[in-house]
Amino acid sequence: MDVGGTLIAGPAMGPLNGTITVPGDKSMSHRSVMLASLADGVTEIRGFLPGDDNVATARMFIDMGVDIEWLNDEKTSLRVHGVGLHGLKQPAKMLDAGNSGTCVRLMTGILAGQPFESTMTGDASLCKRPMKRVVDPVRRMGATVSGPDGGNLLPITISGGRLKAIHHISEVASAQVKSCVLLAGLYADGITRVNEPKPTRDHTERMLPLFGQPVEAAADGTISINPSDRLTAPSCVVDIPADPSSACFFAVAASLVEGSDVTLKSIGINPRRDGWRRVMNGMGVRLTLEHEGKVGEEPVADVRVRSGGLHGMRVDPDDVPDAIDEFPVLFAAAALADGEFLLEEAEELRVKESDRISAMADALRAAGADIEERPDGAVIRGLNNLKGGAEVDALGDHRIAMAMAVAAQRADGEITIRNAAAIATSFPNFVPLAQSIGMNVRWQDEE
Ligand SMILES: O=C(O)C1=C[C@@H](OP(=O)(O)O)[C@@H](O)[C@H](O)C1
Ligand SMILES: C=C(OP(=O)(O)O)C(=O)O
Repeated sequence: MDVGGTLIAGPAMGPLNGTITVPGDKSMSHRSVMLASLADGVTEIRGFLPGDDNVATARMFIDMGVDIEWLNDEKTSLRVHGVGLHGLKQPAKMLDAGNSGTCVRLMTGILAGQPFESTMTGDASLCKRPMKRVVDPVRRMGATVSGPDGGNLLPITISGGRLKAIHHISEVASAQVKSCVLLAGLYADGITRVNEPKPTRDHTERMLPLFGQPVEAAADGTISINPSDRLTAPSCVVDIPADPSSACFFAVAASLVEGSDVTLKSIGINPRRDGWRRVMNGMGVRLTLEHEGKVGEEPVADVRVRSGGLHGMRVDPDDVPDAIDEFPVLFAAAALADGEFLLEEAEELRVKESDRISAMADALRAAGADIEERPDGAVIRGLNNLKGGAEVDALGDHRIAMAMAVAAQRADGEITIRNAAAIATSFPNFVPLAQSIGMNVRWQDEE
C-alpha cells in the first residue's frame, strides 16, 4: 500500500534519557466524542488524541449536525455540544472513517440506532478489514445493512431505528465488537447482553456511567446494558489519560539501548491495556511504576524503564487481547532479546491495518532478524544487532512504522522505513518526541 512518508531510523548514538508525556489514549478519545455527541448538554474533553483516526470520528458527528469546538490549535481540548440520543441528522454525504477500525465498528452500533440511512467508508486498508463481526449483531437487532461481500466490507449502508435487545456471544475477543453491541443496546427494547471469549478493554463500560448510563459486568463475564432514555453531559471535564499503546514504543526503545532511563508520564495502566507491561516484565525488563493515581475512571501511573534484561518468553495467551496493539513493537524487542520468544493465539493481528504478523516478519527479516511466522503468531530468536542498510515497508500501518523505528535503534547502520506516513493516525508527534529522548529517527524529507 503506497501511503508515502519515509523514515530514516537508527542506530541510537547513546543512551535514551528523559521524562516525556505521550498523547491521549486513542480508544478513549473515540468514545469520549461519541458519547458527548449523543448526550444532552455540553461536554468538555481534555487530553484528546488529535490523530487522524479520532479526528475522523469527530468529523462524522460534525457531518451529522453536532457542533464541535476545538479549544486549542493542537486539537487536544474540545467542547462538544451534544444533540441527545435522537438528535443526529442524516448526513448529506458518505461518512469517512479513514484508517480507523474503531471508528467504523463503534459507529456501526450507533448508526444502527438511527432512523435514517447512512453510508460509511474508509481508506484502502480499512476497506479490506472484516465488518461481519459488527454487521451480524446489528442485523440481528433489526438494522438493515448492505455492502460488498454481504456487508462484510466497506462501504456499508445502514438503516435502523428502534432495535431488538439481543444476547450476543462474540466469537472474537474484540472490544470493538463488544462496544458496538453496547452502543446499539442504548436504542434497544430491553436488556442487551454481550459475552466475549476473553476479556477486552473496558473503556466503553467505564465511560458510559460518566454520562449517566450504568453498564453491568457479571461475575461470569456477561456485560449488560439497559436501553437509555438519555445520556447526560458530565458536570466535570472528561480527561483522557496518556495512551499506553504509544508509550510502549519508547519503553521498548529504552529497554533496547544500553544505559537508557526513560520515564513516561501518567500512562493508562488499566489491566485490560496493561498486557505490554506483563510481557516486558516477563522478558526481564526493569519497569517501575511511580505516582499511581486516577484520571477520571481510569488508573494511571508514571512508568520508568531502564535498559537491559531482555530475554525471550512464551506469551500467556490470556494476555493477548490486553497487548493486542503492542505486538509489533514487542516483536522488535524479541528480535533483540536473548533466547526464544513465542506468541500464540494472536491470529487477530492478521486483520489489523496490515497483516501485522507477516508485516513484522518481513520487515524484521529484511533487517537480519530470525523470525518464523505461525498462522496465529510467531517464534522469534533474538540477535545482538539488526543489519543496517535495510529498506523495509511499513505497508501504511502506523504501528509497523513505529516498531521498526524502535528496532532500528539497535541496528549497525540506518534502516529506511517506507510508507510510514500513517503514523499520523495515532501518534502525530512520534518523531519529535522520539528525538527528544535521543532516538535516532527522522523523516527523509526533513534532510
Ligand atoms: O476498542 C478499541 O478502541 C480498540 C480495540 C482493539 O481492536 P479489536 O476490538 O478489533 O481487538 C484495538 O486493536 C484497537 O486499536 C482499538
Ligand atoms: C488496530 C488499531 O486500530 P483500529 O482497529 O482502530 O484501526 C491500532 O491502532 O493498532
